[in-house]
Amino acid sequence: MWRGGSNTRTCKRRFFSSPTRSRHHRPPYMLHSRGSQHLKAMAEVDHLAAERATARFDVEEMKVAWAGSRHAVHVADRMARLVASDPVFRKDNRTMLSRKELFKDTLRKAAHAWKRIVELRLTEEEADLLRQYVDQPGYVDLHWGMFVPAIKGQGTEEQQHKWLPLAYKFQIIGCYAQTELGHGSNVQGLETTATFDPKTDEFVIHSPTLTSSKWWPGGLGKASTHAVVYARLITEGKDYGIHGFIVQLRSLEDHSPLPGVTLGDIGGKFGSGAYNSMDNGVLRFDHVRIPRDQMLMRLSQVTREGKYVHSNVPKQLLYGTMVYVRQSIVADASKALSRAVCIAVRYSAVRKQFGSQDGGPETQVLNYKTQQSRLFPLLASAYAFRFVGDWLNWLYTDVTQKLEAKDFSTLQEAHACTAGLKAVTTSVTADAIEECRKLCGGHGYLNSSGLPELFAVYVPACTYEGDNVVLLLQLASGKQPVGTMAYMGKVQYLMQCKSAVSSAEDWLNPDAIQEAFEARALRMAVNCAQNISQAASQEEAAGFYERSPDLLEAAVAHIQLIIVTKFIEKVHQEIPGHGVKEQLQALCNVYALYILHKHLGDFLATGCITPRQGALANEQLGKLYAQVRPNAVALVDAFNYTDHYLGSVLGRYDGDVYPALYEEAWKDPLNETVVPEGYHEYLRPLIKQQQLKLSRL
Ligand SMILES: CCCCCCCCCCCCCCCCCCCCCCC/C=C/C(=O)SCCNC(=O)CCNC(=O)[C@H](O)C(C)(C)COP(=O)(O)OP(=O)(O)OC[C@H]1O[C@@H](n2cnc3c(N)ncnc32)[C@H](O)[C@@H]1OP(=O)(O)O
Ligand SMILES: Cc1cc2nc3c(=O)[nH]c(=O)nc-3n(C[C@H](O)[C@H](O)[C@H](O)COP(=O)(O)OP(=O)(O)OC[C@H]3O[C@@H](n4cnc5c(N)ncnc54)[C@H](O)[C@@H]3O)c2cc1C
Repeated sequence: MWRGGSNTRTCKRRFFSSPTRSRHHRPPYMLHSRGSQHLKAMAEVDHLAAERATARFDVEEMKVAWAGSRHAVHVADRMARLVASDPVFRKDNRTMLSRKELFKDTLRKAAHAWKRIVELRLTEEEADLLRQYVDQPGYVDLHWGMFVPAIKGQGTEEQQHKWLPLAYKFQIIGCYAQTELGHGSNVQGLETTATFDPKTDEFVIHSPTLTSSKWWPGGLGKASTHAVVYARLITEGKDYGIHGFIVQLRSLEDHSPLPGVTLGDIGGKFGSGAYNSMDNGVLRFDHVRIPRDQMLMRLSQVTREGKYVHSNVPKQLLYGTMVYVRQSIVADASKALSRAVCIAVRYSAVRKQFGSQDGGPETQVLNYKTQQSRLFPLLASAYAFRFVGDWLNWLYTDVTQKLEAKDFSTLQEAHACTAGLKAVTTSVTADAIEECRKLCGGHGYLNSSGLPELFAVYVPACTYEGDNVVLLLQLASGKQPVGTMAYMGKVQYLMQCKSAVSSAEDWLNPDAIQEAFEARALRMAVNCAQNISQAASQEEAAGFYERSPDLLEAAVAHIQLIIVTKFIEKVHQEIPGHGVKEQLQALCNVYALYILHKHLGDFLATGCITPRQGALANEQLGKLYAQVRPNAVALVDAFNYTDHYLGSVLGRYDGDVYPALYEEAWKDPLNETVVPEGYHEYLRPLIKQQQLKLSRL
């Protein structure tokens, strides 16, 4: 019932039918969209071969651990190759396109992708992977990611029967129109109204103020024909709060806005290329009428007479689509982070600076301990987010099944985990992409490094689907010691326990890590609770407000505990492949001890560990970095990304960075002419004027 969308990892539904399937068996380095001569040259060199030779584990098996199964590796491989080998999906020129060109390019790619999906009879799992590898935000994401799930989760069976087949075949295109100019985070504060008119059996959708204009919905600006619109339901003179309605916006004949509908794009966004491929839109309604049965009526209904009837379910199920997308955003965080880390690791292995005063070889920057201490925690975080994402997907599927059976007991836990993990993983990933850019020095600032666009396209994830601060504050409510909160049941022990760590190696014991993280999270939560009750002499809300910065930190500590716990659990499982488990163990320790080192203040202030134990953790971290170093390139190879998907001259599989950087520069439109446009208007007159002045002296 709450479910927004299906679990795409297991779904085998096919889109239409077709006779053929494509087969590609080329290795990743053959997948550049360049001429065959270049491909030949590239196949002959592998500047990272020495790095790959030092790996102490089976990379192919690590690919399986990363992807989740052998099947997942094969499907991902096939879809990545399909996209990389198709010229329509070219993206190396994206940052040079104007907004209009970029938008048209997005429409073209989406239409072509759909054509291929139908021709090749791709399953939903394959289609979603294809969408990811096309790697260009567009209306399709909101259509499949929010419009369809909203109807599935909030529509009655009858409504699903009517609308989903149209949406599945793209006979209509939908978006998710919730946020308004004046309100985004505060959903209950939305102003758009849906007033029931019993005379005509219709709802009248209206935007009463400027601030009630829908603002931001992706796909709304130019592409969508329909929207799920969230509006205040008013019937029999009473306001029943926010509900969802399916509203047609544009003609299915000529795409013109329907009467009473004003809509357009909200304008250019941060960065070149990036999220500018998306038509985030503005929408106003002037008393637009829709039939009563276009209210999504699974959770509550309005009868023909105008009576409001609420089913006996929690009203928060209205937010189910957001929960669905939040959990998919957690899975995406590991993808974005691993892309950035892959680029930075490979380039750091290629790039050399200093180290030789006599003309001998310089030092690979990856060998600098500072580079390692900045980069390896990010590598470990990519793996950590991947595994916690898998767990969250399981939790989401589980709660969805329970909801179908009218068991709402895990709803709050699922909301808290998705909200918290979405907030922490996206914040860390956005910062990490920027850190990877710096780790690549000056070349990281070039668009051809792929990092500026990756950052620009990723950073709104900290805001959309719930501002990260607002979401973290959601964790402060509902502290029953169940599920991931179960450790709170050990309050007496965790409030007074002392870490037994007495050597750096002791920090390799997962129990020592687990206990320190549990004690820190619990003590921070208890401190907050005490401070709130002290601050709130009159009412709890005042104390909550007063101590909200501390609550935020306590929420982060709780989420970091979940991530560490899920990583430890993963490593405890049977993991096949030579050396794979050992590498994951090392990365798990890197992740945990890095967090401990970074938040040492929390651990010390709450008395969970002593300053000496903190120093030992840092000592162990240094040893772990040395252990990761020879495996670093192979650990990013295990992400199995094609050069097309990475979109970075610095992150190339073959490490042949310099010719590619050089070649790329010449493609810039500024280099189309030797003498730039504007020379005769501005430069020449200026130079001549100065020359004249000088000659007069
Ligand atoms: C290219 C070719 C392609 C071809 C075709 C391919 C075919 C593909 C096929 C595959 C398909 C798969 C596709 C998947 C794609 C996915 C892609 C996604 C892309 C993502 C793009 C993102 C776009 C962005 C969208 C948006 O941003 S939408 C708007 C989001 N808005 C928000 O998030 C608003 C945030 N605010 C809130 O959520 C709420 O207001 C609030 C939670 C902050 C507060 O709510 P409220 O005021 O109502 O409540 P309280 O704080 O008082 O809480 C009351 C109690 O309710 C609990 N609560 C709150 N929320 C929830 C919840 N969600 N669930 C359960 N419980 C909840 C609180 O905890 C309180 O509980 P208590 O009373 O016990 O304390
Ligand atoms: C790229 C992009 C795509 C989007 N796509 C869609 C879409 O498809 N459909 C849709 O409906 N919406 C969409 N949105 C809107 C998005 O969901 C909202 O922007 C988001 O929920 C944040 O809300 P806001 O803009 O109102 O921020 P605000 O709430 O105004 O945030 C401003 C600041 O106030 C702080 N703040 C707010 N409330 C509190 C509080 N209670 N306590 C402490 N601090 C607080 C925030 O932390 C932030 O620092 C999109 C947004 C972006 C950027």
